[in-house]
Amino acid sequence: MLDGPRLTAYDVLDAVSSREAFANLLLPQLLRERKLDERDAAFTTQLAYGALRAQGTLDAILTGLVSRPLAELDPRVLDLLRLGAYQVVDLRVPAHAAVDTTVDLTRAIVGPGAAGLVNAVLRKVAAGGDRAAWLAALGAEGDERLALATDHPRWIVEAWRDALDGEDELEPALLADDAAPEVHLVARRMGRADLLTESGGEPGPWSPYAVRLRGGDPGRLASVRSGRAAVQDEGSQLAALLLTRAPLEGTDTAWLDMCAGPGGKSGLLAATRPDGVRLTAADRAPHRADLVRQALRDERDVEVLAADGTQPPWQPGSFDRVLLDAPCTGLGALRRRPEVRWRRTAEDVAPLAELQTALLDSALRSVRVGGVVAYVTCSPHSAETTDVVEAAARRDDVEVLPVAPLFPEVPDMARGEHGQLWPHRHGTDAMFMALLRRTS
Ligand SMILES: C[S@@+](CC[C@H](N)C(=O)[O-])C[C@H]1O[C@@H](n2cnc3c(N)ncnc32)[C@H](O)[C@@H]1O
Repeated sequence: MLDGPRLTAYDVLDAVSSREAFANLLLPQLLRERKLDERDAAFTTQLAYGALRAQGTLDAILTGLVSRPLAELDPRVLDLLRLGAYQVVDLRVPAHAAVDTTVDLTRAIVGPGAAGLVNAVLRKVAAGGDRAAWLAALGAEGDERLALATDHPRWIVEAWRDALDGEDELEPALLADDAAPEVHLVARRMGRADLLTESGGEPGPWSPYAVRLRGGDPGRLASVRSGRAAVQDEGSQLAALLLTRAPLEGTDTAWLDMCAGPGGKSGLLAATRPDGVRLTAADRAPHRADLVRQALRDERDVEVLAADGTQPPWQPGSFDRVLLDAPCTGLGALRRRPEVRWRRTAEDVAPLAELQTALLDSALRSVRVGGVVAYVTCSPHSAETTDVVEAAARRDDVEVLPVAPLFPEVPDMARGEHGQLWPHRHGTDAMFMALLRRTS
């Protein structure tokens, strides 16, 4: 009998490395299919997400213990080694349990020869002690130590330092980004009080629609299944609310969500807009536009388009408010997508910044004179945030509006004139928000 949680966690690691699966989509599906009870599901989640997040540190440890470069190992063996090493180094599972179960898995999945190698290597990992002991043994210093201690690649450590403008909060911020996040729900077409009762969660501190859950499967809630509530980080809720709170003079009847897929922010905008506002939601990817249609299926006065925001089908100046939730590296939402930190590279940033610049230019053309554009990313990287907005603000028909005064209840969110949420300050993803008005 193979150990259910460990086998399922291995299947997630294998799918991530062999076919670029997304752990946050695959794992809930496997937990449901395999009918793991609540305790086993929690352990599986900890194993899979933890081993994926810790991959850089685990590989640094394993590199010194395997005679070949890790890239030359059978990828299945490498994932099994990571899974075993994570249990020993970070979870402090007793060595015999972590090693024996991983050896059994290896024998069943790969074969007896590989099981011998895994046994020998994991015994050496166990002999080296826990993470603190291993970090000391690896002798890393400076950013290398920070990267290994907080499970981030070095280029992301540097990007966060730059966005935080200094050293003081860097380690707490990266550690908060490495912790398992709570589940955040949004009460869209129901009162928050009812969602609190149904879910047993706590009210989110910032968004009036947010409920936070310590764990469990939100898919079990009837209100989530019916679409009256949804899973949505509280920071994303505030980003949608920014559009609704922006000061505006004159008509206010036409709103655009320019990059709307899969429809999280559109769902909240549709549910909270004043009477008489028509919401247009667009996404370049037709299948993402279909997800938006699904999210808005019970809303009236909405239009969903599969359209490229850089070459839009609508007339210039058509909208009073435009939300541009731009495609980005996602460096601010890493805690919810554990493998993404190792999949992204520094080379991804420049092409995205170019696309963001083109989309912001188009958003500013799409809004009427006097109208507002909310520019949002789930990344704090300066090249995707302040640089993009400051370049647009150099146009002589645009003014920047301050964001933080629109959220008096949220402390410490100003990043210059713009808004920036952080996991260690706000318990949210690291969302960036800026507000621009067309002046002529
Ligand atoms: C950050 S996601 C949006 C998330 C969404 N606002 C939500 O809250 O659910 C960015 C989206 O931009 C879309 N996208 C990328 N390039 C685009 C373009 N040129 N025009 C319109 N949408 C684009 C992607 O397909 C993706 O769905």
